[in-house]
Amino acid sequence: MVKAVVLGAAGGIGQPLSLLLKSNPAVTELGLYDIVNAPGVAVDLSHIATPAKVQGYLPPDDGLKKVLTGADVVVIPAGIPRKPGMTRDDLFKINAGIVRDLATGIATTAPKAFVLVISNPVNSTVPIVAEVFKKHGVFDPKRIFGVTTLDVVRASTFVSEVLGDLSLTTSVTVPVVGGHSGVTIVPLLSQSSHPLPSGLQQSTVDDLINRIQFGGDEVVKAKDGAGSATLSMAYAGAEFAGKVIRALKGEKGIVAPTYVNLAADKVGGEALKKELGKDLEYFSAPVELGPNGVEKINGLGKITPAETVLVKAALPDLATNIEKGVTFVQVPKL
Ligand SMILES: NC(=O)c1ccc[n+]([C@@H]2O[C@H](COP(=O)([O-])OP(=O)(O)OC[C@H]3O[C@@H](n4cnc5c(N)ncnc54)[C@H](O)[C@@H]3O)[C@@H](O)[C@H]2O)c1
Ligand SMILES: O=C(O)C[C@H](O)C(=O)O
Repeated sequence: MVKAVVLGAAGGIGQPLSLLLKSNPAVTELGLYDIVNAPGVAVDLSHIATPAKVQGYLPPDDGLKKVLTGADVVVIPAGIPRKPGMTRDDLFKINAGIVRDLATGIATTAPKAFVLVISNPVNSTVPIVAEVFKKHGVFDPKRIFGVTTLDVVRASTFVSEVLGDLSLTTSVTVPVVGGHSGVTIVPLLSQSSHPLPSGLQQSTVDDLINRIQFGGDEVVKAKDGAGSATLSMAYAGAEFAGKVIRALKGEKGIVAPTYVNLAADKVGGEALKKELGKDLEYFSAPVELGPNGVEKINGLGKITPAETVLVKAALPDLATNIEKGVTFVQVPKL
């Protein structure tokens, strides 16, 4: 039995993500919550002939508490998306408070649930969730995940395009490490399951890296004020949630890049910090998943000198983003 919950379920990501979770036969209960329209989305999805029992809630009458009761996996796509000209960090002002309040609900009602954070800026919202959990004495670094899967999905697609064969997209895997904004997104192309041809021009490789790092901007620009990636994000979110659920149910050997707290020495966080040469609290790296969440944080592996430069370039922004999230909860504004 697996209860999955979507907080922000009526939104651009929330609706298709809820549809994909309803389509996952491993989900037996699906709880939807939003400040608008969640009951409507739930009734609509409930007619689909898959096992999950769907129920939608709004804030009145303890809706948040009700939806979170018994949750195993909570996915958070609540919050505002970017418009052209905005950075993800510009979303902090509004989304930080939304994520803090939802995290408080999870910490008090479902402290053992796996929390999958989609709301931007992910580099800061994940630390916010962790700090809220610490405040409530329920923090477990193995159970809180920043969803960076869209960067991995984009890397598969864009590498396949460069290889000239889109049929490869489902089999191309490229680890993407660091964080989830601009230069903090670091694709490790040297570890691609399908290596790039050795004669490829350097400018093509540079363009490919840039496109993976700034793929989000491409969608924001194309939507022209109507938001950011929703459908590709729902696909990526369902993919990652599906892996977490499979691991929760005991399947072994599941690895996915995700943005996690590096506090847990036993699971490889300290080793990764040494590799990075910086005492960073959060980083996205390939993680082995298990029934208790993070089983092992894998290191960067063998990377090229050019990739080392990219990793180093990610660290200052990451440190600033992390600090901003931590401070938001630790030192609340008067
Ligand atoms: N991690 C990623 O890779 C990634 C990718 C795409 C988008 N995002 C982020 O996901 C977030 C959502 O994007 P979207 O396009 O779905 O936005 P959206 O505006 O379409 O949907 C957001 C939903 O959140 C709801 N909401 C707002 N406050 C809430 C609260 N307190 N409790 C519950 N629900 C609340 C809104 O009512 C709305 O339905 C944005 O912050 C966006 O930047 C992240
Ligand atoms: O770009 C955005 O703001 C949304 C998301 O983070 C993305 O990568 O598409």
